[in-house]
Amino acid sequence: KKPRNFPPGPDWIPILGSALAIQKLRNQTGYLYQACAELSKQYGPVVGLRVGKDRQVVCFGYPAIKEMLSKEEFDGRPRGPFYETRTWGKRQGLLVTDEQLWVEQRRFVLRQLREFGFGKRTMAQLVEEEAYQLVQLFKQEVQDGGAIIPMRDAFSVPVLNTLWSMLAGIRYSPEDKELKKIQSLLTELFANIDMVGALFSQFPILRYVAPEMSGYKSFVSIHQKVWKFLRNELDNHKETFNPDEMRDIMDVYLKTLKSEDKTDTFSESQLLAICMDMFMAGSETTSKSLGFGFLYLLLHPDVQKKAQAEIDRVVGRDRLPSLNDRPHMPYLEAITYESVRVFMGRTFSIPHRALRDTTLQGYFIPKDTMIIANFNGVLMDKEFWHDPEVFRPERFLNDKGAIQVPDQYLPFGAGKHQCMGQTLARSNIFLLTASLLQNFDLSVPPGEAPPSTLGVDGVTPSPGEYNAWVTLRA
Ligand code: HEM
Repeated sequence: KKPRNFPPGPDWIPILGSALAIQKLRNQTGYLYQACAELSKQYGPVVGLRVGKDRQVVCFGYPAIKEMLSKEEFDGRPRGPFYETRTWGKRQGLLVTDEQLWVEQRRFVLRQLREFGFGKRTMAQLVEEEAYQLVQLFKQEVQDGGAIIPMRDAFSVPVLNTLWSMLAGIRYSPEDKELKKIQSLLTELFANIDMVGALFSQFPILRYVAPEMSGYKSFVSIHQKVWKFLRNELDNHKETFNPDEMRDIMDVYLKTLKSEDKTDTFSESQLLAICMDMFMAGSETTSKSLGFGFLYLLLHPDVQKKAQAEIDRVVGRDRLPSLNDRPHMPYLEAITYESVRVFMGRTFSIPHRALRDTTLQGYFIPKDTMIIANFNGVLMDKEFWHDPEVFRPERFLNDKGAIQVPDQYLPFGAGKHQCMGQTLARSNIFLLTASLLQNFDLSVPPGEAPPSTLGVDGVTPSPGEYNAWVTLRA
């Protein structure tokens, strides 16, 4: 039964709750985020749903999303078989944990990310190295005057490399066998996972009566493979560990594990869960922002031209752009913001959970309700952005041409669960975009239709596959 004063929404039918109503809208609109946007048009900025055992509230629009992200009562993360099976029956990692374990582990990892630097490698140098390698790769392709390059997945290797370098000191060349292995594992993982849950989490009995149909079997098997991959690297690190020479975050964590004053939340399995969560949170979000960003750049040669003029003015052509150039390159910075906006404007947040009975926008939210932000409601809001479907970096520049980011720009969340990888993500997007545009012109390949901006449905939709005709800049 719906609790009194619970946010309005479609009827809850026995067992299924509102699942059929959502599915119907998803089929009609083609996208889950649009199905939920439709519900918000009908019922208002907070919509109350039930999907199997889960009571869910979806927020739409700035006031509701801001309240959800900033109110401490909503700092929980969902519980249930889905969130535990991924880390062997215990809630571990960073993405879907809360309370003591999350506070301590988040603090540890944030400090490592902030102070990152092992040997001579700082985070900026890692990203700059990846940008250099990507430019070299493109140069090889276009050496005969130009080449058609598939763009959607062009960024996954450099992005993965920055993450894995920081965590475990490993970077791959694009042909590497290990890289192919981890890439296919991650693709499988993303295809199978949807942080809002899965059929078997909303209807737990399906784990036993329909393990294949409910996705449970493949969920377990893919996690076993990811776990094995990470465990191998952990074993390598343990064998070659030297307490006087920290190589990466894994080493620092191992050192902490050996120290007397560590707390109970530190463990080897927690370290593996952190690695898995960083991959999950960091790789597809960054690559898809770049994928959407370049798709729009193909469609907007004028934006490319303006960016290239800024690069020529600030950096010239004799060296690659670096992160030190960023303060002098507001237009490129604005492209970075816009790329993340057009991607995240099609997605949901990682779900939160009400830690106790509370209210949201005046409605009653019982303890343990799952709360989800539909970022479409803030990042694609017509009233606020006026032309949200248009790729227009100028919206992040004031009349003096300096960066100005409005409060409604919330693609990294806000509050205590705010994204931990924002700096890395923005550095990657900025530098990979600037380095490619410095060296190449990209356009829709002759004879091909312009790529669609609609994207492929999913909890984090991706652009469809598309090609660019890439030539060296004159
Ligand atoms: C364009 C790229 C990215 C976007 C748009 C993005 C967005 C987000 C959002 C919306 C959240 C959820 C906030 C909430 O639940 O309230 C989040 C959390 C998180 N992100 Fe990112 N992210 C990106 C890249 C990264 C990268 C590169 C990393 C890793 C280095 C990362 C690590 C995390 C982690 C660990 C969390 C969980 C934080 C917590 O619950 O305390 N993200 N991110």
